[in-house]
Amino acid sequence: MKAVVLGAAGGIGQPLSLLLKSNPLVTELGLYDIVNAPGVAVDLSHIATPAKVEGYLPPDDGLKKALTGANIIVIPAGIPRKPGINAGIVRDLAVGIATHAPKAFVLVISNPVNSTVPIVAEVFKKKGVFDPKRIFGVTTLDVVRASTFVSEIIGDRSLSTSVTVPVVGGHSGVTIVPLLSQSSHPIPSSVASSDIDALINRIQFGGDEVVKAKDGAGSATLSMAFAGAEFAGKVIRALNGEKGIVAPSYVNLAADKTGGEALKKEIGKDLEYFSAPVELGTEGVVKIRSLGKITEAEQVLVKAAVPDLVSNIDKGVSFVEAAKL
Ligand SMILES: NC(=O)C1=CN([C@@H]2O[C@H](COP(=O)(O)OP(=O)(O)OC[C@H]3O[C@@H](n4cnc5c(N)ncnc54)[C@H](O)[C@@H]3O)[C@@H](O)[C@H]2O)C=CC1
Ligand SMILES: O=C([O-])CC(=O)C(=O)O
Repeated sequence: MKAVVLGAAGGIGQPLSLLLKSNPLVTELGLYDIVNAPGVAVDLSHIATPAKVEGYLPPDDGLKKALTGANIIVIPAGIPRKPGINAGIVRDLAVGIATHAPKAFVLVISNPVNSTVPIVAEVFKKKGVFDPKRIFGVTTLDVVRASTFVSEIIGDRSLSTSVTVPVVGGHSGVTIVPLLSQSSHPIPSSVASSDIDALINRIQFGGDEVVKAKDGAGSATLSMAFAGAEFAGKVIRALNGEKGIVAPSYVNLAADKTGGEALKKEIGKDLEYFSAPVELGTEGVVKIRSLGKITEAEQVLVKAAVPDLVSNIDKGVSFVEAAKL
């Protein structure tokens, strides 16, 4: 099982690489960055876990060497809150993946996820290697935040590891839609509706909370690495043949046999991408779950997510259309 991290020397890349090195199912870890990847790799290589670690820089075919033989590729390359720059970085890395590891599963962390996932897909389409079942936008941090904040509002932090709340839509602001009515642990009816509204807002804008607290030193890195490793760990287990693994992810709805028909009906729009709980298997997406029973208030949130999603997806698609690859 070869896992590769593109952007491995960054704020997310380093702790994410550490967590992947700690995963006993990973036998090879390829680290790539435009700076410092060999140093990070040697450091991690001293850890007594099975994975063989190698680090690569752009010269001497570094990207090709990192990607060759990859089963799963995680992309946290880019700059926090610089969507235009990240679009170009992700496009170029996708070209490399299409050439050197076209069958690998690709997990996109680089923001804006709502646009960078369509960018990877459009590059793969142009290169003739597109398979919607193998491209994932990582929205796990929203799910992790929902578990944490819901356990806090219930008043029992020890629940945070067992609380699960589906978070659907996309990964930015109002496109992040937590379905609190489907929380594994119901929110007590004594909680005021204004506190529920504040909880939803905190999940949707959790990224801003971290950016503000870091005060110029970037966005979420450690919690993102935790979330990225959690999602990658599930994908790896599914790749290894474990059945019944479900994780929310932002995917192309064509990945579902029905094209996400039920989901599109619930959303009320023929969207190409949406984040929803996804059933995973050895070939990637097996099924994208529909929303199921949600409250009227949640229906309003889903509707409110649609315009931003449409415009974010369009931006990603047209960015690649305009590019010469
Ligand atoms: N999906 C999500 O929930 C989240 C996504 N993010 C996004 O993750 C990305 C990375 O964030 P940080 O790690 O904090 O940034 P960072 O600036 O600390 O690290 C980014 C790394 O990418 C590398 N890089 C830049 N261009 C590259 C290229 N062409 N090829 C390979 N590596 C390249 C840089 O050298 C750097 O080491 C940002 O786009 C950020 O917005 C951040 C938090 C949550
Ligand atoms: O908000 C940001 O810039 C980083 C991010 O995606 C998050 O923390 O969810």
